[in-house]
Amino acid sequence: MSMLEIAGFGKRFTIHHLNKTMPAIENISFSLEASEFIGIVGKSGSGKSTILKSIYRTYLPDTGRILYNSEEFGLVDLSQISERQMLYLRKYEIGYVSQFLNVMPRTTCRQLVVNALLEMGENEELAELEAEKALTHFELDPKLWDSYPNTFSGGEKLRLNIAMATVKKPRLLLLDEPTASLDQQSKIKVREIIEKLKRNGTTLVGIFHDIEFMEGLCDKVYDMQSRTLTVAEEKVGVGAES
Ligand SMILES: Nc1ncnc2c1ncn2[C@@H]1O[C@H](COP(=O)(O)OP(=O)(O)OP(=O)(O)O)[C@@H](O)[C@H]1O
Repeated sequence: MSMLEIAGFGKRFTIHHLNKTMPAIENISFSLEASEFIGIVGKSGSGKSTILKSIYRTYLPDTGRILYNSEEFGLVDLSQISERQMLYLRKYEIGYVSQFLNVMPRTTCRQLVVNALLEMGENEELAELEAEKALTHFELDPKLWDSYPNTFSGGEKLRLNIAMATVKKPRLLLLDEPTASLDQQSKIKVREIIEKLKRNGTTLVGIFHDIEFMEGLCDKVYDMQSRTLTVAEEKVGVGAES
């Protein structure tokens, strides 16, 4: 059974002030197995983030299914499950990293990572230890650990965002351009963590502008333009009638 299967996915948006409904994407189908990494590529506005946000249920699809093989609930359609179930999955199974940091105000960088672990039932002592390990790995200066991240640079916010999501070792991790404002050294750190998560069984869906970054990391690449899925070097047609 696949870990994630998207079948006939489509999403429309209503622009209220124009009184218009416009299709953003249609007919997206792909699937991935446990511990696989799929990269989604396509031009700006082709709907890559919309797919990720719909898997995380920030958006609800208008057509199609988003089947996820949950540890807790078995096979579920993420667009159909209850809000309570979705909250559970976000807490324990599905992580989301974007270029933007959206966190509790007046909470220090260290506490945010600790909280992510406490939320999962980790004990305080271990959570502190793991948080420091993660902040060190992503080279966040210890001087920043007890500061509020609202004054952090773009790259620092991003590294904190990645630390908060990856420290939970989610079963499914959604990465929406998480390396966008990072320097080469920090990108290598992200790559290392992705490789480690993959080895430990995490399934990943990622969007990266930097195609080089994805090389050798992705097991599959889904191309929004051609609606094709590339597996290693071999192309297989999936939902090709776009
Ligand atoms: N909340 C929204 N309301 C209205 N339109 C939206 C909304 N979210 C996305 N769209 C539209 O849907 C289309 C796909 O957007 P999306 O952000 O998924 O593209 P993308 O491929 O991730 O782009 P980029 O590479 O520039 O980030 C765009 O035309 C966008 O304007």
